[in-house]
Amino acid sequence: MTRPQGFKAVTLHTMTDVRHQVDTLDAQLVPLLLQRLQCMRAAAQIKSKRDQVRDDQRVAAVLDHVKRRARQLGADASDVDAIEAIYSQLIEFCIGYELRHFDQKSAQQEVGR
Ligand SMILES: C=C(O[C@@H]1C=C(C(=O)O)C=C[C@H]1O)C(=O)O
Repeated sequence: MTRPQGFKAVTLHTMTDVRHQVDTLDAQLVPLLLQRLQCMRAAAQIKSKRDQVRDDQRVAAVLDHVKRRARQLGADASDVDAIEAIYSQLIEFCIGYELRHFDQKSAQQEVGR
């Protein structure tokens, strides 16, 4: 497998190497995912109507953006497809998360009236 540009060279000969690398990457991913969730909570506060939570045009733009980034980094076609699949699931989760926060906000606004 060719190493995509912009990727650090790591030695992955044993399962210990692999798991150490996965743990290192996950430690970097978790704070980024928490920041993405923070964006969803902010979006739930900003949007005024429940049917604005899912924006299919924006979903398509996000998928285009991450696939372009994967290609830039030298990913092959099958890994670009993998990124699209991962992001499709991530975005669906985020839309559900944002909807839950939107509904919580609406319920609180109802109580406050
Ligand atoms: C955060 C948004 O809400 C939703 C979540 C998205 C995401 O997870 O990237 C994209 C589109 C929206 O349906 C948004 O509209 O940008």
